[in-house]
Amino acid sequence: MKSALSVRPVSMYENVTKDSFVNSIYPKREPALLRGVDIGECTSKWTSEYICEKVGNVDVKVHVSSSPLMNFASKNFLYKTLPIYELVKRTSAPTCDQEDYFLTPGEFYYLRSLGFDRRSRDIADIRKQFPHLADDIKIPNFFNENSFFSSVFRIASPGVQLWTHYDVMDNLLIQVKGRKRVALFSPNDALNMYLIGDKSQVLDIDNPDCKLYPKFLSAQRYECIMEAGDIIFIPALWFHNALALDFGISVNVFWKNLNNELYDKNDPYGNKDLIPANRALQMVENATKHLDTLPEDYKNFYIKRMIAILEAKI
Ligand SMILES: O=C(O)CCC(=O)C(=O)O
Ligand SMILES: [Fe+2]
Repeated sequence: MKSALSVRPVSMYENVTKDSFVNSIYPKREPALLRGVDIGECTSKWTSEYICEKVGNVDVKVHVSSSPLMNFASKNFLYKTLPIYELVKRTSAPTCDQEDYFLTPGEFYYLRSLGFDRRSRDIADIRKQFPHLADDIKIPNFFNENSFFSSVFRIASPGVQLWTHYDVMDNLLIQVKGRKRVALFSPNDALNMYLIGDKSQVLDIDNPDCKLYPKFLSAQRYECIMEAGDIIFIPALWFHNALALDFGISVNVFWKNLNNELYDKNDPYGNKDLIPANRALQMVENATKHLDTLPEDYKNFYIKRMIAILEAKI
């Protein structure tokens, strides 16, 4: 029986070449753990000291929270700016007697790099924002260069868990330092995820509130532990939840796997729904607004009729 208790391992592949990725792995449109791909010298070079020497003075905006389980709904985190040397110091050797902190000693940090200029919708690209590190990492040439969208530098305190969400582009997440547990759910389980936009309200996926989120228990969970040097392929729309088991450094690369015109031009993160999908979702929102003018029982009846129309389409 399908239940949250049965966890399926993410398929693991070794000796992956461009050819085997493109022809055998990619067409399945399932997550895949790729072990042993040459990602360059970063796995040995990127020590805390080296990172600080190369980019230590670069200021970055980070999530800071007193809880490792960051909560997008209650916003139990702040955005703070730190130079990378300070972030690396606080994340690589966290202590409870930490002297400098924003919220509490032992607080948790998460960096998801951005482009430098937010106003011009500058997109994260490690070659631009971290040129002194970019040469150390080889992004596998598993996709067409022209479809490249962004490359994102990520640093996490041990224990930090990023909420379950989907992105709209295909993704190779490269774990350079530290281990990470990645849990995933198929887009087919979208009705079991209790979504608000692109994020699942089920924050604690290991101890979900079964009263609030009963259907989450029927979602099929996939999982793998990424070791340093591993890559996971996360197809667009697959839900993912990342738990840093150690101080972690990763880089992920998003690319547009569909026609360029379908993507929202104002999307620096790669998580805005495709233009036709966004239109359709907005129409549903508007449709329910029309029903607000009717008595509750009529409204419920017509929502059910709308569900029936939609259900007949899948
Ligand atoms: O590794 C993480 O912390 C999250 C990664 C992620 O969400 C992504 O690569 O899209
Ligand atoms: Fe993501």
